[in-house]
Amino acid sequence: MVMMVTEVAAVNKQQVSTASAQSKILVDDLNLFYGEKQALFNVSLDIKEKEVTALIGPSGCGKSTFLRTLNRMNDLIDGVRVSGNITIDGEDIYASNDVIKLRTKVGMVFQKSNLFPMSIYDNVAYGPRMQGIKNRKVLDALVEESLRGAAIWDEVKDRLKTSALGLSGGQQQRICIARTIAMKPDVILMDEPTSALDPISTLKVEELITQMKKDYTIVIVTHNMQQAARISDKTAFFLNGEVVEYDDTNVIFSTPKDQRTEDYVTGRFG
Ligand SMILES: Nc1ncnc2c1ncn2[C@@H]1O[C@H](COP(=O)(O)OP(=O)(O)OP(=O)(O)O)[C@@H](O)[C@H]1O
Repeated sequence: MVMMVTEVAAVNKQQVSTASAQSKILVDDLNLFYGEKQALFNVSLDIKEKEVTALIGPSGCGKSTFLRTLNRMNDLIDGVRVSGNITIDGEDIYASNDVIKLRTKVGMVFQKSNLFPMSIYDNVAYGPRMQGIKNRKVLDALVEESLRGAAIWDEVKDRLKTSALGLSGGQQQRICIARTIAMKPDVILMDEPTSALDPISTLKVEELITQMKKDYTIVIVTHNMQQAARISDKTAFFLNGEVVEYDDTNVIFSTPKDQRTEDYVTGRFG
């Protein structure tokens, strides 16, 4: 397994962007508390524009909690307190109360497809309609563009009016990605988007993520080490709510600086 991860990381080296990549999200000394319990400790990360950043680490180490701070999804949980600073494109995301605007700019794809029991078309058009877009031609074009962007147009173009829930799990997950794209975000957060998928669907979603980074900044939580090595440019290793190491993915998987990172990526714990 170690060999495989290292080999894939070596291939991925070609994809690693240069050091000149622009910062998109700057996280500075972030702490998060669920009531009395602290879940994130002094997290600082510089997430680059139009790269894929993977968050890895054992169960319960704070990956999803961290991901949710980036579009303030934790605000929905009672008793959550956050300190520190997160800026996206230089704007402090906790300074404004316009979370709708933030969540339009920072879309999210979840572990399990959460499509509505409505047609494929209506699922993708849902967000734009909520934003007031009513013109049929505009919506048609947006739905097609989003489905193409999620690499599923050819599979569904003849059944747009049928229920999205009739699709396979992998197709549903790509419709979820289309629905996110339809909101024209800059950043897409993905929380274990392939963990419920079979290997072929997983590969399709991975290929899609690799294509999508030319247009979007992507932050993905994954338990799948090969996946992180295959698709990400940067990897952050979380442990007990802290970032132990953050670097180019090939460094994390081939020459990590911290022993704990090495133990984790070589499967010695977690
Ligand atoms: N709503 C919540 N209320 C209280 N504690 C929570 C809540 N959500 C998460 N936690 C705690 O915060 C810590 C981090 O959890 P989180 O889900 O972020 O970890 P994770 O690394 O994403 O785990 P996994 O890989 O299993 O999804 C855990 O100790 C968890 O029990």
